Amino acid sequence: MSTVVLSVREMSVRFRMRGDRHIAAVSGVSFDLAAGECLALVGESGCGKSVLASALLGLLPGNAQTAGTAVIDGVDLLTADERTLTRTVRGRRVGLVPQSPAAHLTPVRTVRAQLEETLRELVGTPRAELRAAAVAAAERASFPAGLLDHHPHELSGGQAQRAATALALVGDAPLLLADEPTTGLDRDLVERTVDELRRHADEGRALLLITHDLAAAARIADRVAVMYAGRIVEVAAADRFFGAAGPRHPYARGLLAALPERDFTPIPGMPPELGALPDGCAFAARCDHRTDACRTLPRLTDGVACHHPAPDRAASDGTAPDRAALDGTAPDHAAPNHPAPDRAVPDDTAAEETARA
Ligand SMILES: Nc1ncnc2c1ncn2[C@@H]1O[C@H](COP(=O)(O)OP(=O)(O)OP(=O)(O)O)[C@@H](O)[C@H]1O
Repeated sequence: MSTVVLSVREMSVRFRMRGDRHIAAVSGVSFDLAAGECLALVGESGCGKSVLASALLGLLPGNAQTAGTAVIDGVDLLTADERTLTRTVRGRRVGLVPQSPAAHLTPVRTVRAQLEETLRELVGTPRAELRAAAVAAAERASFPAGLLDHHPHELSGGQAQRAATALALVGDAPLLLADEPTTGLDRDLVERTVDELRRHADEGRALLLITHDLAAAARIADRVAVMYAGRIVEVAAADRFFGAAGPRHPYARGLLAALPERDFTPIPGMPPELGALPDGCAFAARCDHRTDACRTLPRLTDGVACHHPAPDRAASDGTAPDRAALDGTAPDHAAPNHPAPDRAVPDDTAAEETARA
Protein backbone atom coordinates (compact mmCIF):
# COMPACT_ATOMS: atom_id res chain seq x y z
CA MET A 1 0.00 0.00 0.00
CA SER A 2 1.33 3.46 -0.84
CA THR A 3 1.10 6.23 1.69
CA VAL A 4 -1.48 8.94 1.14
CA VAL A 5 0.45 12.22 1.21
CA LEU A 6 -2.38 14.67 0.60
CA SER A 7 -6.02 14.10 1.36
CA VAL A 8 -8.49 16.70 0.10
CA ARG A 9 -12.14 16.43 1.14
CA GLU A 10 -14.99 18.62 -0.02
CA MET A 11 -12.71 21.59 -0.56
CA SER A 12 -14.52 24.75 -1.58
CA VAL A 13 -13.18 28.25 -2.14
CA ARG A 14 -15.50 31.21 -2.59
CA PHE A 15 -14.50 34.81 -3.14
CA ARG A 16 -16.66 37.46 -1.50
CA MET A 17 -17.38 40.23 -3.95
CA ARG A 18 -19.07 43.60 -3.72
CA GLY A 19 -22.85 43.76 -3.45
CA ASP A 20 -23.18 40.47 -1.55
CA ARG A 21 -22.05 38.54 -4.62
CA HIS A 22 -19.63 35.64 -4.53
CA ILE A 23 -17.56 33.63 -6.98
CA ALA A 24 -17.52 29.86 -6.42
CA ALA A 25 -14.00 29.14 -7.74
CA VAL A 26 -13.66 25.64 -6.24
CA SER A 27 -16.64 23.52 -5.16
CA GLY A 28 -16.68 20.22 -3.26
CA VAL A 29 -13.35 18.92 -4.53
CA SER A 30 -12.11 15.63 -3.05
CA PHE A 31 -9.08 13.53 -3.97
CA ASP A 32 -6.14 11.71 -2.46
CA LEU A 33 -2.59 11.81 -3.67
CA ALA A 34 -0.14 9.04 -2.82
CA ALA A 35 3.63 9.01 -2.50
CA GLY A 36 5.16 8.24 -5.89
CA GLU A 37 2.01 9.27 -7.73
CA CYS A 38 1.44 12.03 -10.26
CA LEU A 39 -2.08 13.41 -10.48
CA ALA A 40 -2.69 15.84 -13.33
CA LEU A 41 -5.39 18.41 -12.71
CA VAL A 42 -6.60 19.63 -16.09
CA GLY A 43 -9.29 21.96 -17.37
CA GLU A 44 -9.92 25.15 -19.31
CA SER A 45 -8.71 28.53 -18.21
CA GLY A 46 -10.69 29.91 -15.29
CA CYS A 47 -11.98 26.56 -13.98
CA GLY A 48 -10.32 26.98 -10.58
CA LYS A 49 -7.01 25.11 -10.92
CA SER A 50 -4.77 27.91 -9.67
CA VAL A 51 -7.14 28.84 -6.87
CA LEU A 52 -6.96 25.23 -5.71
CA ALA A 53 -3.14 25.41 -5.81
CA SER A 54 -3.12 28.69 -3.87
CA ALA A 55 -5.41 27.15 -1.24
CA LEU A 56 -2.95 24.26 -0.78
CA LEU A 57 -0.15 26.75 -0.13
CA GLY A 58 -2.24 29.00 2.13
CA LEU A 59 -1.87 31.83 -0.35
CA LEU A 60 -5.48 32.82 -0.90
CA PRO A 61 -6.36 36.51 -0.78
CA GLY A 62 -8.32 38.04 2.10
CA ASN A 63 -11.71 37.87 0.37
CA ALA A 64 -11.50 34.05 0.06
CA GLN A 65 -13.63 31.75 2.22
CA THR A 66 -12.74 28.07 2.37
CA ALA A 67 -14.63 24.97 3.43
CA GLY A 68 -13.61 21.30 3.67
CA THR A 69 -10.15 19.97 4.49
CA ALA A 70 -6.80 19.46 2.76
CA VAL A 71 -4.61 17.45 5.11
CA ILE A 72 -0.94 16.75 4.71
CA ASP A 73 0.97 15.04 7.51
CA GLY A 74 -1.73 15.95 10.04
CA VAL A 75 -1.88 19.64 9.09
CA ASP A 76 -5.05 21.02 7.51
CA LEU A 77 -3.77 23.47 4.93
CA LEU A 78 -7.11 25.27 4.78
CA THR A 79 -7.20 26.23 8.45
CA ALA A 80 -3.50 26.36 9.42
CA ASP A 81 -2.34 29.74 10.71
CA GLU A 82 0.28 31.81 8.88
CA ARG A 83 3.03 30.83 11.32
CA THR A 84 2.42 27.10 10.73
CA LEU A 85 2.25 27.64 6.99
CA THR A 86 5.53 29.56 6.93
CA ARG A 87 7.39 27.34 9.35
CA THR A 88 6.17 23.89 8.44
CA VAL A 89 4.27 23.90 5.15
CA ARG A 90 5.70 26.08 2.39
CA GLY A 91 8.86 24.48 1.09
CA ARG A 92 8.84 21.81 3.80
CA ARG A 93 5.61 19.88 3.30
CA VAL A 94 4.66 21.42 -0.03
CA GLY A 95 7.27 22.40 -2.61
CA LEU A 96 6.14 24.72 -5.39
CA VAL A 97 7.46 24.44 -8.93
CA PRO A 98 6.26 27.79 -10.24
CA GLN A 99 4.61 28.77 -13.51
CA SER A 100 7.28 31.25 -14.57
CA PRO A 101 10.57 30.37 -12.90
CA ALA A 102 12.37 33.40 -14.25
CA ALA A 103 9.87 35.63 -12.45
CA HIS A 104 9.90 33.46 -9.34
CA LEU A 105 13.68 33.56 -8.91
CA THR A 106 15.14 36.67 -7.31
CA PRO A 107 16.60 38.63 -10.25
CA VAL A 108 19.48 40.29 -8.40
CA ARG A 109 20.93 37.18 -6.76
CA THR A 110 22.82 34.26 -8.23
CA VAL A 111 21.32 30.79 -8.25
CA ARG A 112 23.98 29.74 -5.76
CA ALA A 113 23.03 32.52 -3.33
CA GLN A 114 19.35 31.59 -3.58
CA LEU A 115 20.04 27.90 -3.05
CA GLU A 116 22.29 28.60 -0.08
CA GLU A 117 19.72 30.88 1.51
CA THR A 118 16.98 28.30 1.04
CA LEU A 119 19.22 25.56 2.47
CA ARG A 120 19.98 27.71 5.51
CA GLU A 121 16.33 28.49 6.07
CA LEU A 122 14.68 25.15 5.34
CA VAL A 123 17.35 22.65 6.35
CA GLY A 124 19.53 24.67 8.74
CA THR A 125 22.66 23.74 6.79
CA PRO A 126 25.73 25.11 8.66
CA ARG A 127 27.70 27.85 6.91
CA ALA A 128 30.75 25.64 6.32
CA GLU A 129 28.66 23.06 4.45
CA LEU A 130 26.57 25.45 2.38
CA ARG A 131 28.74 25.46 -0.72
CA ALA A 132 28.78 21.70 -1.12
CA ALA A 133 25.08 21.45 -0.22
CA ALA A 134 24.15 24.00 -2.92
CA VAL A 135 26.04 21.99 -5.53
CA ALA A 136 24.27 18.82 -4.40
CA ALA A 137 20.87 20.59 -4.45
CA ALA A 138 21.51 21.82 -8.00
CA GLU A 139 22.50 18.35 -9.10
CA ARG A 140 19.21 16.88 -7.88
CA ALA A 141 17.37 19.00 -10.44
CA SER A 142 20.07 18.53 -13.11
CA PHE A 143 21.02 22.20 -12.87
CA PRO A 144 24.61 22.51 -14.16
CA ALA A 145 27.08 23.37 -11.38
CA GLY A 146 28.92 25.61 -13.86
CA LEU A 147 25.92 27.97 -13.95
CA LEU A 148 25.51 28.38 -10.19
CA ASP A 149 27.05 31.84 -10.22
CA HIS A 150 24.72 33.06 -12.94
CA HIS A 151 21.83 35.44 -12.32
CA PRO A 152 18.36 34.36 -13.46
CA HIS A 153 18.43 36.60 -16.56
CA GLU A 154 21.57 34.78 -17.73
CA LEU A 155 19.74 31.45 -17.84
CA SER A 156 17.72 29.85 -20.64
CA GLY A 157 14.09 28.94 -19.96
CA GLY A 158 15.00 25.33 -19.24
CA GLN A 159 17.89 26.28 -16.97
CA ALA A 160 15.67 28.67 -14.99
CA GLN A 161 13.09 25.90 -14.69
CA ARG A 162 15.73 23.59 -13.26
CA ALA A 163 16.93 26.24 -10.83
CA ALA A 164 13.35 26.73 -9.61
CA THR A 165 12.89 22.98 -9.31
CA ALA A 166 16.14 22.71 -7.34
CA LEU A 167 14.81 25.34 -4.92
CA ALA A 168 11.47 23.51 -4.66
CA LEU A 169 13.26 20.29 -3.74
CA VAL A 170 15.54 21.68 -1.02
CA GLY A 171 13.10 21.13 1.85
CA ASP A 172 12.44 17.51 0.79
CA ALA A 173 8.74 18.26 0.75
CA PRO A 174 6.66 15.11 0.28
CA LEU A 175 4.28 17.01 -2.03
CA LEU A 176 5.43 18.84 -5.15
CA LEU A 177 2.90 21.22 -6.55
CA ALA A 178 3.61 22.22 -10.14
CA ASP A 179 1.25 24.97 -11.32
CA GLU A 180 1.48 25.26 -15.10
CA PRO A 181 5.22 24.52 -15.02
CA THR A 182 5.49 24.34 -18.81
CA THR A 183 3.81 27.58 -19.86
CA GLY A 184 5.74 29.31 -22.61
CA LEU A 185 8.22 26.47 -23.15
CA ASP A 186 8.69 24.82 -26.52
CA ARG A 187 7.63 21.21 -26.85
CA ASP A 188 11.09 19.76 -26.37
CA LEU A 189 11.56 21.71 -23.15
CA VAL A 190 8.05 20.81 -22.00
CA GLU A 191 8.96 17.15 -22.30
CA ARG A 192 12.25 17.53 -20.49
CA THR A 193 10.60 19.54 -17.72
CA VAL A 194 7.77 17.11 -17.09
CA ASP A 195 10.11 14.12 -17.32
CA GLU A 196 12.19 15.77 -14.62
CA LEU A 197 9.09 16.22 -12.45
CA ARG A 198 8.15 12.60 -13.05
CA ARG A 199 11.58 11.56 -11.83
CA HIS A 200 10.94 13.31 -8.53
CA ALA A 201 7.63 11.48 -8.18
CA ASP A 202 9.45 8.23 -8.89
CA GLU A 203 11.74 9.04 -5.98
CA GLY A 204 8.67 8.90 -3.72
CA ARG A 205 7.17 12.37 -3.79
CA ALA A 206 3.54 13.03 -4.59
CA LEU A 207 3.21 15.31 -7.60
CA LEU A 208 0.19 17.47 -8.36
CA LEU A 209 0.62 18.72 -11.91
CA ILE A 210 -1.77 21.56 -12.64
CA THR A 211 -1.89 22.12 -16.36
CA HIS A 212 -3.97 22.80 -19.41
CA ASP A 213 -1.36 20.89 -21.44
CA LEU A 214 -2.96 17.52 -21.99
CA ALA A 215 0.09 16.16 -23.82
CA ALA A 216 2.22 16.90 -20.76
CA ALA A 217 -0.36 15.21 -18.54
CA ALA A 218 -0.49 12.21 -20.87
CA ARG A 219 3.27 11.91 -20.73
CA ILE A 220 3.73 11.64 -16.96
CA ALA A 221 0.45 11.36 -15.03
CA ASP A 222 -0.79 8.23 -13.31
CA ARG A 223 -4.25 9.73 -12.91
CA VAL A 224 -6.09 12.65 -14.39
CA ALA A 225 -8.66 14.84 -12.64
CA VAL A 226 -10.73 17.07 -14.91
CA MET A 227 -12.07 20.29 -13.49
CA TYR A 228 -14.98 22.21 -14.91
CA ALA A 229 -16.48 25.34 -13.37
CA GLY A 230 -14.78 24.66 -10.04
CA ARG A 231 -15.74 20.98 -9.71
CA ILE A 232 -13.92 17.77 -10.49
CA VAL A 233 -16.12 16.15 -13.09
CA GLU A 234 -13.97 13.09 -13.78
CA VAL A 235 -11.07 11.26 -12.16
CA ALA A 236 -9.53 8.45 -14.19
CA ALA A 237 -6.39 6.41 -14.62
CA ALA A 238 -4.29 8.19 -17.23
CA ASP A 239 -4.02 5.03 -19.35
CA ARG A 240 -7.76 4.80 -19.66
CA PHE A 241 -8.28 8.52 -20.08
CA PHE A 242 -5.77 8.90 -22.91
CA GLY A 243 -6.21 5.38 -24.27
CA ALA A 244 -8.79 3.86 -26.55
CA ALA A 245 -11.47 3.77 -23.84
CA GLY A 246 -11.17 7.52 -23.35
CA PRO A 247 -12.84 9.73 -20.76
CA ARG A 248 -16.46 9.25 -19.77
CA HIS A 249 -17.61 12.81 -19.07
CA PRO A 250 -18.78 14.67 -22.20
CA TYR A 251 -16.67 17.69 -21.21
CA ALA A 252 -13.54 15.58 -20.82
CA ARG A 253 -14.23 13.89 -24.15
CA GLY A 254 -14.66 17.33 -25.68
CA LEU A 255 -11.34 18.50 -24.26
CA LEU A 256 -9.53 15.63 -25.95
CA ALA A 257 -11.47 16.00 -29.20
CA ALA A 258 -10.51 19.70 -29.33
CA LEU A 259 -6.81 18.86 -29.60
CA PRO A 260 -5.21 19.51 -32.98
CA GLU A 261 -3.73 16.00 -32.81
CA ARG A 262 -7.24 14.57 -32.51
CA ASP A 263 -10.44 15.95 -34.08
CA PHE A 264 -9.56 19.64 -33.70
CA THR A 265 -13.23 20.28 -32.88
CA PRO A 266 -13.71 22.90 -30.18
CA ILE A 267 -16.37 22.48 -27.51
CA PRO A 268 -19.18 24.88 -28.47
CA GLY A 269 -20.05 27.73 -26.12
CA MET A 270 -18.29 29.08 -23.06
CA PRO A 271 -17.99 27.93 -19.45
CA PRO A 272 -20.52 29.54 -17.12
CA GLU A 273 -19.69 32.53 -14.93
CA LEU A 274 -18.46 31.24 -11.58
CA GLY A 275 -20.53 33.97 -9.96
CA ALA A 276 -23.74 32.67 -11.51
CA LEU A 277 -23.55 28.89 -11.66
CA PRO A 278 -26.69 26.91 -12.50
CA ASP A 279 -28.18 24.61 -9.85
CA GLY A 280 -27.66 21.50 -11.97
CA CYS A 281 -24.78 20.33 -14.15
CA ALA A 282 -22.63 23.35 -15.09
CA PHE A 283 -21.74 21.77 -18.44
CA ALA A 284 -25.34 21.05 -19.50
CA ALA A 285 -25.70 24.21 -21.60
CA ARG A 286 -22.82 23.06 -23.83
CA CYS A 287 -23.63 19.35 -23.81
CA ASP A 288 -25.20 17.27 -26.61
CA HIS A 289 -26.40 14.68 -24.12
CA ARG A 290 -28.34 16.95 -21.78
CA THR A 291 -31.77 15.95 -20.57
CA ASP A 292 -34.06 17.14 -17.79
CA ALA A 293 -32.02 15.03 -15.37
CA CYS A 294 -29.14 17.49 -15.82
CA ARG A 295 -31.08 20.12 -13.90
CA THR A 296 -29.86 18.38 -10.75
CA LEU A 297 -26.19 18.37 -9.83
CA PRO A 298 -24.61 15.02 -10.75
CA ARG A 299 -22.55 13.39 -7.96
CA LEU A 300 -19.12 11.95 -8.63
CA THR A 301 -19.95 8.28 -9.02
CA ASP A 302 -17.45 5.70 -10.31
CA GLY A 303 -15.09 8.56 -11.04
CA VAL A 304 -17.49 10.62 -13.16
CA ALA A 305 -19.99 13.35 -12.30
CA CYS A 306 -22.48 13.07 -15.14
CA HIS A 307 -26.03 11.83 -15.57
CA HIS A 308 -25.16 10.47 -19.03
CA PRO A 309 -21.53 9.33 -18.98
CA ALA A 310 -19.99 7.26 -21.76
CA PRO A 311 -19.95 3.57 -20.83
CA ASP A 312 -17.07 2.42 -18.65
CA ARG A 313 -15.01 0.37 -21.07
CA ALA A 314 -11.89 0.50 -18.96
CA ALA A 315 -12.36 -2.84 -17.30
CA SER A 316 -12.94 -4.82 -20.46
CA ASP A 317 -11.05 -3.36 -23.39
CA GLY A 318 -7.47 -3.61 -22.05
CA THR A 319 -6.32 -1.59 -25.05
CA ALA A 320 -2.87 -0.07 -25.00
CA PRO A 321 -2.87 3.68 -24.45
CA ASP A 322 -2.68 5.93 -27.47
CA ARG A 323 -0.52 8.61 -25.87
CA ALA A 324 1.67 8.89 -28.94
CA ALA A 325 -1.31 10.38 -30.75
CA LEU A 326 -1.16 13.24 -28.29
CA ASP A 327 2.47 14.15 -28.02
CA GLY A 328 3.78 12.63 -31.21
CA THR A 329 6.18 10.38 -29.38
CA ALA A 330 6.02 7.21 -27.39
CA PRO A 331 7.14 8.38 -23.96
CA ASP A 332 9.98 6.54 -22.28
CA HIS A 333 7.85 6.02 -19.23
CA ALA A 334 4.58 4.91 -20.75
CA ALA A 335 2.02 3.14 -18.64
CA PRO A 336 3.66 -0.23 -17.92
CA ASN A 337 6.60 1.46 -16.17
CA HIS A 338 4.32 3.63 -14.10
CA PRO A 339 1.41 1.62 -12.81
CA ALA A 340 -0.80 3.69 -10.52
CA PRO A 341 0.31 2.82 -7.01
CA ASP A 342 -1.96 1.03 -4.60
CA ARG A 343 -3.50 3.54 -2.29
CA ALA A 344 -4.35 3.23 1.33
CA VAL A 345 -7.59 5.08 0.61
CA PRO A 346 -9.15 4.47 -2.80
CA ASP A 347 -9.52 8.08 -3.92
CA ASP A 348 -12.61 7.95 -6.10
CA THR A 349 -14.50 5.90 -3.55
CA ALA A 350 -13.53 8.31 -0.81
CA ALA A 351 -14.67 11.22 -2.93
CA GLU A 352 -17.95 9.54 -3.66
CA GLU A 353 -18.52 8.72 -0.02
CA THR A 354 -17.88 12.32 0.85
CA ALA A 355 -20.15 13.49 -1.92
CA ARG A 356 -22.94 11.20 -0.67
CA ALA A 357 -22.62 12.34 2.94
N1 LIG B 1 -8.95 37.15 -5.74
C1 LIG B 1 -9.97 36.78 -6.50
N2 LIG B 1 -11.17 37.41 -6.36
C2 LIG B 1 -12.21 37.03 -7.12
N3 LIG B 1 -12.17 36.06 -8.05
C3 LIG B 1 -11.02 35.41 -8.23
C4 LIG B 1 -9.85 35.74 -7.47
N4 LIG B 1 -8.84 34.91 -7.87
C5 LIG B 1 -9.37 34.12 -8.84
N5 LIG B 1 -10.67 34.41 -9.05
C6 LIG B 1 -11.58 33.75 -9.99
O1 LIG B 1 -11.57 32.37 -9.74
C7 LIG B 1 -11.78 31.65 -10.95
C8 LIG B 1 -10.77 30.55 -11.10
O2 LIG B 1 -9.49 31.12 -11.40
P1 LIG B 1 -8.17 30.24 -11.57
O3 LIG B 1 -7.04 31.22 -11.69
O4 LIG B 1 -8.08 29.24 -10.49
O5 LIG B 1 -8.41 29.51 -12.94
P2 LIG B 1 -7.41 28.50 -13.69
O6 LIG B 1 -8.20 27.27 -13.94
O7 LIG B 1 -6.15 28.36 -12.93
O8 LIG B 1 -7.17 29.28 -15.04
P3 LIG B 1 -5.81 29.49 -15.86
O9 LIG B 1 -5.53 28.17 -16.51
O10 LIG B 1 -6.16 30.57 -16.81
O11 LIG B 1 -4.75 29.89 -14.85
C9 LIG B 1 -11.73 32.69 -12.07
O12 LIG B 1 -13.07 32.99 -12.44
C10 LIG B 1 -11.10 33.89 -11.43
O13 LIG B 1 -11.55 35.07 -12.01
